[in-house]
Amino acid sequence: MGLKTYDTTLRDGSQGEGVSLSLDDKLRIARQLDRFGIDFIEGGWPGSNPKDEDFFREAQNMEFEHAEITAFSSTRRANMKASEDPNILKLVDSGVNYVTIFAKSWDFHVTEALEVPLQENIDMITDTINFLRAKGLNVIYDAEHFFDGYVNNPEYALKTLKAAEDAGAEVLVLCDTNGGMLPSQVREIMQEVKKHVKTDLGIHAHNDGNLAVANSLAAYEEGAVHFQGTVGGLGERCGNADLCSIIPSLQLKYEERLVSDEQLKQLKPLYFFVTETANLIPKNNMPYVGKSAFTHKGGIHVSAVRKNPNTYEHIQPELVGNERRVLVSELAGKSNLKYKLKELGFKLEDFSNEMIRKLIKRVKKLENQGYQFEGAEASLILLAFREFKGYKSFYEIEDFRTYSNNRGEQTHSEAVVKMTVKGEKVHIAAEGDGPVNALDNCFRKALVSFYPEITETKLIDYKVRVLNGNDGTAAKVRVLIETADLEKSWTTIGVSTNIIQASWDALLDSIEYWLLIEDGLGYK
Ligand SMILES: CC(=O)SCCNC(=O)CCNC(=O)[C@H](O)C(C)(C)COP(=O)(O)OP(=O)(O)OC[C@H]1O[C@@H](n2cnc3c(N)ncnc32)[C@H](O)[C@@H]1OP(=O)(O)O
Ligand SMILES: CC(=O)C(=O)O
Repeated sequence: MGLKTYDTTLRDGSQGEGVSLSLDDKLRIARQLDRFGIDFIEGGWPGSNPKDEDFFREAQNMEFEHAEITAFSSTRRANMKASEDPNILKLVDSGVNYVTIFAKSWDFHVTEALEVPLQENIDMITDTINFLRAKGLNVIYDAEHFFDGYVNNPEYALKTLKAAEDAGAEVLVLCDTNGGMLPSQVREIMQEVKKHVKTDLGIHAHNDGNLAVANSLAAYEEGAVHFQGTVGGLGERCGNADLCSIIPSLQLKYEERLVSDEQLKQLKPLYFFVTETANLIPKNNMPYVGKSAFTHKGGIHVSAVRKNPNTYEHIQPELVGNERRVLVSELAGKSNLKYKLKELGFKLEDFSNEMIRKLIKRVKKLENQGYQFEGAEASLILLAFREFKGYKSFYEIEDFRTYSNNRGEQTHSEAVVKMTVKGEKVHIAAEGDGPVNALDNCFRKALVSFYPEITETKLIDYKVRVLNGNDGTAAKVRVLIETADLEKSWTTIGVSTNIIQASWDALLDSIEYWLLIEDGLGYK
């Protein structure tokens, strides 16, 4: 057979701490995995809980374009017939063509965890697979703890594998269940195993030594053809091998064909879909699929990437649906800024090298004072405008005031802003839940008759970070405000020892940026 991908996000992924998928989540993830081109989707363990049973009932009514859904279970319980074990019967009832059985390969586990004689474990493997094969099911065999078992007692570990092979398992999946193997051990043990069994081999690696992907690729180099893992590496303890790394590595580096080029471009969206459906926060630094995977910050890197992206990128980001990004910070050189200005819609010819140098200097100075522009590009654009374009703001602020007044259990906040807009003096007051909300309301109230579309924008996130906590309530704070209209969102920054001032600066930038964009960055 060609190489096969096997996703266990819905089973082993759910064993990760903090992961709890609803039935609907599981069905939606299965749909996306199928579209992506995964060969086997392990839907769950029907004998474990009603949700997993429901999954298989619902999955029977779904049309999958490509994937086989598999149902998972242990071998039969000790000292009973497979035909009488409720777990095994639920597999038969699950309506799938493929089942995955895990069994003990490590003698220590047989005696300590199962607490049965070594031969009884062998019988459990044989009976279970024989029974399932007789029911017309294809069996994928997960040899739990195979590598540890082999290190401890190679004869016994191989005997369990032979039992599964003889009973008709389609593929023997060697599991690094405790996740502590090294690639060299995986290679050596695979080389020995190949001398004893003829059945196709697979790998299921856990990530406790941060080597699950490396171990899976080592297994590939030794002939494994079946790769188990999860999206984003979710799973028990430190997780499973990450299919979002295994698949592109096999496809782009070993030139194997696992999914189509178009499907591979859906890898990043798949990662985000699964992570967000699992109600987790996507990690920026995930290889291939993370937001930072092709993000360049150091000036040296950006300078080279502008000349040829291969200088600091191991693959083209587009191949996996990702994109190149450049950050501007205190580590930037003129290349970062040029890249960013162009990306943001500026005409580079408007900026001489001298202007760029001056702007970089200013960014570095401000970052030293606590600003962080990589997460606040809208404020960066305004900085560029203010420095160089003879920039005239859309309004002039004369002053603002805010106060909070406690009456019994309620604290009441109000703000007053005096400003000039389009030559007209405005003096407005507004209330709010707190002083920042009152200022936000007041500022918008002052602008709405001049720029009615401002009602399309709203503040969607407000973050405060204390920069020098040792100074207690006199500490400097960094406020980041995310604002959105119907189509996009943008982030602005304010830094001050006064939280109201920092918030006000970030608020002003948030609206001013929007007005500037509406005005075509001044190029209209
Ligand atoms: C390596 C892996 O990730 S394997 C998958 C692990 N995943 C899970 O455990 C999640 C789903 N599990 C469950 O819902 C429950 O544990 C169940 C329904 C399977 C079993 O629940 P319970 O009957 O209450 O047993 P419990 O979980 O306490 O213990 C597991 C039992 O399975 C037995 N067992 C463990 N591995 C195997 C095996 N490969 N074959 C047969 N029995 C096994 C254990 O010896 C233990 O038996 P005991 O009850 O006689 O001591
Ligand atoms: C089967 C499985 O999940 C493991 O051995 O880790």
